[in-house]
Amino acid sequence: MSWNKTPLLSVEEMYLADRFAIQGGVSGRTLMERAGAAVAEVVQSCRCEGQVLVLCGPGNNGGDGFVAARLLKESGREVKLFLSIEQEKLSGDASFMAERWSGSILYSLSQQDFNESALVVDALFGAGLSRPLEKRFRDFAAWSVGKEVVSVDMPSGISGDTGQVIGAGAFVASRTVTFFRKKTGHLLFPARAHCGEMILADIGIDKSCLDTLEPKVAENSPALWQRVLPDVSFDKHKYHFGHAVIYGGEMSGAARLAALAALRVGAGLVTVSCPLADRQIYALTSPSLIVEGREQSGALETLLMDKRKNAVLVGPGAGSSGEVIAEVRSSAADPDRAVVLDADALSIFSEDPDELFALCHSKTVLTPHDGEFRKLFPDLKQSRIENIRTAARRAGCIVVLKGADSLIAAPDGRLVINTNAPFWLAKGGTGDVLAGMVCGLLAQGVPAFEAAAAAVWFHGEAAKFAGRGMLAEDLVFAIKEVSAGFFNK
Ligand SMILES: NC(=O)C1=CN([C@@H]2O[C@H](COP(=O)(O)OP(=O)(O)OC[C@H]3O[C@@H](n4cnc5c(N)ncnc54)[C@H](OP(=O)(O)O)[C@@H]3O)[C@@H](O)[C@H]2O)[C@@H](O)CC1
Ligand SMILES: Nc1ncnc2c1ncn2[C@@H]1O[C@H](COP(=O)(O)OP(=O)(O)O)[C@@H](O)[C@H]1O
Ligand SMILES: [K+]
Repeated sequence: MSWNKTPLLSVEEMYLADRFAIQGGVSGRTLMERAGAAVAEVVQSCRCEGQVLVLCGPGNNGGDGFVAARLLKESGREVKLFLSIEQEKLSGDASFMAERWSGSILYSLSQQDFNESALVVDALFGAGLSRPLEKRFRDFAAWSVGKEVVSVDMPSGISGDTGQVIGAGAFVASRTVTFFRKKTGHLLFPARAHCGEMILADIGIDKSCLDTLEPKVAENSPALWQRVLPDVSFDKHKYHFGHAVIYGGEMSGAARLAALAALRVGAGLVTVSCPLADRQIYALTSPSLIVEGREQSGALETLLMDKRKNAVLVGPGAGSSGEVIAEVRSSAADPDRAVVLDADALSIFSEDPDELFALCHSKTVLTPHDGEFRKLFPDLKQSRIENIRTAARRAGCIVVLKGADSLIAAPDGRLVINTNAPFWLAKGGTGDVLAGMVCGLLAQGVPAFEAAAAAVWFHGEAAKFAGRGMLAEDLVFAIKEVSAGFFNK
């Protein structure tokens, strides 16, 4: 059984799915007819009256546009159609669909044409676009701003694999209709902001092709990891839920948030190691925390001699003293113990990232934001999704690249895109909470990839529950509400 319950397709996988369907007896024309019909249906549901301007490109995306135009015209809509190349140059199914269009074809447009239309159908290029949009298409995109725009497959100008705008401009859709399964780019920013409402249309491609394709990228969802989350029961005591250790350093707030988050997400016990002088502030944070004051470095090594302490977090508020490197080494020494490295515990290796990677193992999770990521992987200059794939392979462990579309990658190529994080998570301390949550799930024995994906998902849900204006500590409390709802279902 595949791990991937919520697959997202690469552009290449989409073409292969298309081919499987055709080999299975559904013709390309039938697929195109259904795709265009789905687009026409979405246009009709827009409840905006007036002329529809359909922009058709040179490939199959344009073919879908011709189908939609025909069906809209047949149902009584006024339709104006633009084609980007001469009709004789069209080929395959797109050429066939163009033949069936009975209206006239325009080969150039002015801003006036856009002003006169109530709705624009963007069928210029699909997810497989590989070159920047030409100037005339960028003008079309600019003239469509503020209008109802229905994009076919992907707003033209955007890569379906990376979600990036290729070149200097792209359409901004109010709705995007895609077929069979979403492509990875649909869920990545900035594409996600260009897509508007996403509509997934069934065009008759059998899902059995996914067994052959085995897509490596998934949308984050409980379906990916809920079966490995432990639940409470009569025969489990606190040690069954693990003992997390949080390293507290120069800034106590970060480690305190992380420690509370580890407890809230279900760790049986949480111990904080902190400078002796800070003992009281940790102890007063919560009577549930076990606080161990330390007088000198090397304290983690002693603390971790207890094998039951099975997960450790170093980084939030750790500071940049040499002591932190030593504590990371102690934390990573036993490959049976899970380790989360965040913030300072990552930055401190920026001079020699290979030293860090040599310490990483299958139970290690690194949680950088973009800035920390750049320090560890300065040579990776592609899109975030391409970069994190390489990063996880190089580090040999799970990497979480945080952001509005956080990515979770494993060295074997599995990759999860998170989609539930509200923008108000952009606030100091929320990353510390996340690191604590990952550590708390690891303490409960959840495998590293699933622990990272589940933590990121609960983090997003908690932020939605806490609402705009929340502080990082509100996020910690919201974990309780979200867990209660999740496990009571
Ligand atoms: N199951 C499915 O997947 C189904 C998919 N369907 C539809 O098919 C669409 C994918 O079709 P597609 O491969 O033909 O891609 P599309 O983007 O239409 O055209 C690319 C062509 O444009 C040309 N070209 C010119 N300028 C370019 C530029 N700047 N950047 C890139 N290319 C440029 C380029 O030719 P080149 O000059 O490179 O030789 C190339 O020939 C998909 O989005 C969906 O709408 C449905 O019909 C039903 C089933
Ligand atoms: N615009 C955004 N939309 C949604 N989530 C965001 C956004 N910006 C940041 N986040 C999330 O907020 C958290 C910030 O973490 P981080 O940068 O480490 O902050 P800190 O170190 O202050 O805790 C991460 O989980 C990240 O995914
Ligand atoms: K398009």
